[in-house]
Formats: sequence, structure tokens, C-alpha cells
Amino acid sequence: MTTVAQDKVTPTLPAGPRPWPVIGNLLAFRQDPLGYLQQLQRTYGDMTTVYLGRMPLVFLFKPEYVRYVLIEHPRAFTSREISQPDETTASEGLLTIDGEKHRQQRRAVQPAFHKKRVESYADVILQYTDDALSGWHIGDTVDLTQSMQELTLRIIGKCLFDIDFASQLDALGKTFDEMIGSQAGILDTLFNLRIDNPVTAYGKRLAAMRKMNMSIYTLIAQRRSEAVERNDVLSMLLTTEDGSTPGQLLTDKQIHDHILTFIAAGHETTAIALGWSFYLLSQHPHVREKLQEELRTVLGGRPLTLEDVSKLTYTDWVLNESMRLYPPAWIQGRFAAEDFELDGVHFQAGTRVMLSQWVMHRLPEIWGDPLVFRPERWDPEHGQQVPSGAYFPFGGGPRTCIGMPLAQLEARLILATVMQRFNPEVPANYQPGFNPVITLRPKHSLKARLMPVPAKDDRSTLERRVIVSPTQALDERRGCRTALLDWLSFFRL
Ligand code: HEM
Repeated sequence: MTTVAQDKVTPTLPAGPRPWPVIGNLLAFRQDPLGYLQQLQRTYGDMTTVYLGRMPLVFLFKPEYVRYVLIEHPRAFTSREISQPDETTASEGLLTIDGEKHRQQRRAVQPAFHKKRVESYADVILQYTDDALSGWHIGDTVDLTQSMQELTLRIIGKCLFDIDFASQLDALGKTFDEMIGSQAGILDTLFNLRIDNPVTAYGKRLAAMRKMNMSIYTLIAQRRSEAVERNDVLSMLLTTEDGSTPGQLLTDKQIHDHILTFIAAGHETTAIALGWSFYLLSQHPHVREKLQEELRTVLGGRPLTLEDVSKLTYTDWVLNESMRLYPPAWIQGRFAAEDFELDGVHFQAGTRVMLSQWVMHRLPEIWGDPLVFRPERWDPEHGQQVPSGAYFPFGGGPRTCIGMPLAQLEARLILATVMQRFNPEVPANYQPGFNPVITLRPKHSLKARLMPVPAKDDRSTLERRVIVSPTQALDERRGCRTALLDWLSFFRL
């Protein structure tokens, strides 16, 4: 990589790879975003500037900087979009609103995520997991990526909005795929082209959004016309004040954007975390065996209940470790609302700042053996010391994922239930690859053959590879072909 004298371009931005005219570093970024970010960190260290077209993005790769942005100075950075929102952005959802509006609206829905309330969702989670698994039999091959998407979608619909999506899972799943998974072309990205046509990525996203919008507005209208008071997030939103004008309730557009944000953010991420966990377990029989041993000890063969969850410590470590290696949210961004300074470098208001879980969760100086899948590193007594800001799968500070308690409970219950009944075996030649769009999806769906869980002493399944080798990791990275820009354009960052 060639370092450009950035002081000729903008006086305050840190050094980075030479940008090409017009396209900047877009091509290299699009080709392999995950590998490119890691390479940037290795070459330029704690901070670097990348140009997507003419737009500079400053990447910060140090735990202290992550803390600075998310935890210590959250008000100095905004998530709010700068460009004009359009039909494809949930611009009034919790992820993108700011300031007093954000504080007030987050406070209003917070009760839905308090510990006791979240625990009350356990019955729905267990029931729906049971329904999903009732169609699974030993010897079947199941598409775990799709099954987890459908299961988590059904769970979020019921827990937060008291709707059972059972009969619409397939159609809804496809709509979300079109909304989240479609990739804008390079020209569309560079020139911010928004051509509403069935063949363009923008047009496809728009069509999917319109379908989704209609369902959500219908739901809001139905709920407004009901006399019954329900105790779910939708009821909370209907009585929430906007936060900018006293007494002003949320509009339908604001409620719509909240619902869309909750459904999208609340199912895709958890499903992805589960998918990667199943993949990692299938590649690490030693870990799988330990997890199943824990399940045998705690459950003794009976069905899981909420009360068991606090005893499933190893299961918990597996999920932590899986989200370290494959963070469902792999990158997040902010705009500087005011000037700021980091280690003597001055940044102007308006600077776009990016943080990457993918890079931070794999820094060798923090993790030692970052490519090794080792749940034991999360053992609070003998595990690793992880500095604050080095591990943030759920973000941090006042904008930490509001759904974290639900996601954690849900992931533990689903992972434990599946692993108590089955050993999902992934074909030996399966390479997941990556599709890092908004979330870190696998490029190829995870299809697994359901094998029986071996009896306690059957250790024959343990004689397989136990670490992710660097070559395997490289092969996975070569599979990356999608871009940050889709993510950016979704949230209009
Ligand atoms: C494993 C699962 C999940 C992961 C990895 C995850 C990750 C994240 C991250 C990194 C953020 C911070 C984004 C930022 O600061 O820019 C976030 C925010 C958010 N998440 Fe999650 N999430 C998960 C599950 C959920 C669930 C289940 C829900 C819904 C119930 C949810 C709803 C939200 C919302 C509404 C925000 C915005 C919060 C705010 O700005 O106040 N997430 N999530």
C-alpha cells in the first residue's frame, strides 16, 4: 500500500491508502471489506483514512478510541443521517434518531427489555423453538441459516408486537433478504444513483420496502382502532411522546420506523450469531462435546427451562467466542458532531468515524491467538483480560443494543435446545465465505446434516480439527465480495 501525504488532501485526516480519482479506495474495499480493513490496521496502525468515492471515512482501531466514541463522549458523535432520507431508510427508528428524541423514545420502550420482562419471553422462545425442531429428524439436512432467520423473526414478532408471523415466515424472510441483502452497483454507490427500476438494487430494495411498509402501516391502523390495551412495544410506541415538542405523540411514520428497526435489528443479528455458532461447533468437536456435557449435567435429559439458563456457563462462553470471531454487527459508524482530538490528531466536526468489531475482535496484541476458537478465554477466573473497548458485539455506551438481554437469552435457549437434541454436521467441503452487508452473513447458507448426539463416552467424534487454521481463515476471507456502502446507504451514513 502507498501512503499518501494526506495533508495535501485534508489537513487533519490520518494517513491511509492512496485514493484513486473519483472512486477513492472503493474498489479495494468492495472486493474484500473484511480483509481490507485488517490489512489497513496492520499497515497504518490505530487510525487510518479510507475514501469511498470522495467521502473520507476515518477508521479507529484502538480500544481507547472505541471507548472515547461510544462510552466517554457519545454526545459528541451522532448516528443521525446527513443526506436526505428516502423510502428505504428507517430514519426515525431508534438506531438513527439522536439527542433528546433518542433519549426519550429509548426510555419509553426500555421496559420491554428489562430483565423480568425479557425473562417472561422465555416461554415463547422455547415454544417456537420446539415448533421449529418438531420438523427436524436425525439424518435430515436442514438449512440452518434460513431456519434461524425464520425462528428469530417469529420470536421477535410475538415478543415485541404480539403477532404470530408463522404463516408469513417465508415471504417475510424473502422481503428482508431483498431489503438487507441486495448490493448496490459501484456506479449507483459512487454517484448516489437511486433508480427505481425492478432490475436495480435500489429498485429491488424499494419494492421490498413498499411491501413491508404496507404491512406495518396496516398493523398500526389496526392497533389504533382496538380498544384493548396490550403490554407490548407497539402499545408503548402508541403512547410515547416524540421528545421534541411536549405532548406531541409519535406519528405513524415514527412508529413505523421503530417497528421496522426492531424487527430487522432484532431477528437478523441473533439468527446470524446462532448460525456461526453452529458452524463453529461443527468444526470443533472438542468444544461441542464440552457444551453437550454441560447440557447433560444441568438438564439430565429433561427439557430446558428459564431457570437452567444461569447454569449454562460454557454455553455462554461459546456464544461470546462465536460473536468475537464472527460478530453479527461487524462495523458501525458515527459522525462527529463537534471537533475532537485523539492522540494529538485533530478532527473536524462532520468527520465520519468508523469502528469495526471484525478488526478489534481479531487484534493479536489483545487476543494472542485471535484465530483460535477457544470459549475458555471467557472463563472469568482463568480466562483472558479483555480491555474495555476491545470486545463490543452489542456496541457500547448509551446506545448499546437495547435488545441485548433478549438476544442473549434467546441465543442461549435456542443453542442449548438444538444441541441437546442434535449434532448438526456441516459437509467437509463447506466454505461459508462472507457476505458482509449490514450484518456479517455467510456467503453460502449453512446446510447441516442432523446427527444424533453421541452418548457420554463416545469420543470418536473428537478426532477432528480443533482450531481455525490461518489458511482456512484466509480462504474464508477470499470469499468476501460485498460492501460497506450498502450498510452505509441503508442507514444513510
Ligand atoms: C446477537 C444479536 C444482536 C447483536 C449482535 C446486536 C448488535 C447491535 C449493535 C452493535 C448495536 C449498536 C449500533 C450502534 O451503536 O450504531 C445495536 C443497536 C440496536 N439493536 Fe441490536 N443486536 C442484536 C440483537 C438485537 C435485538 C434482539 C433487538 C431487538 C429487540 C435489537 C435492537 C437494536 C436496536 C433498536 C438498537 C438501537 C439502539 C439505540 O441506538 O438506542 N438488537 N445492536
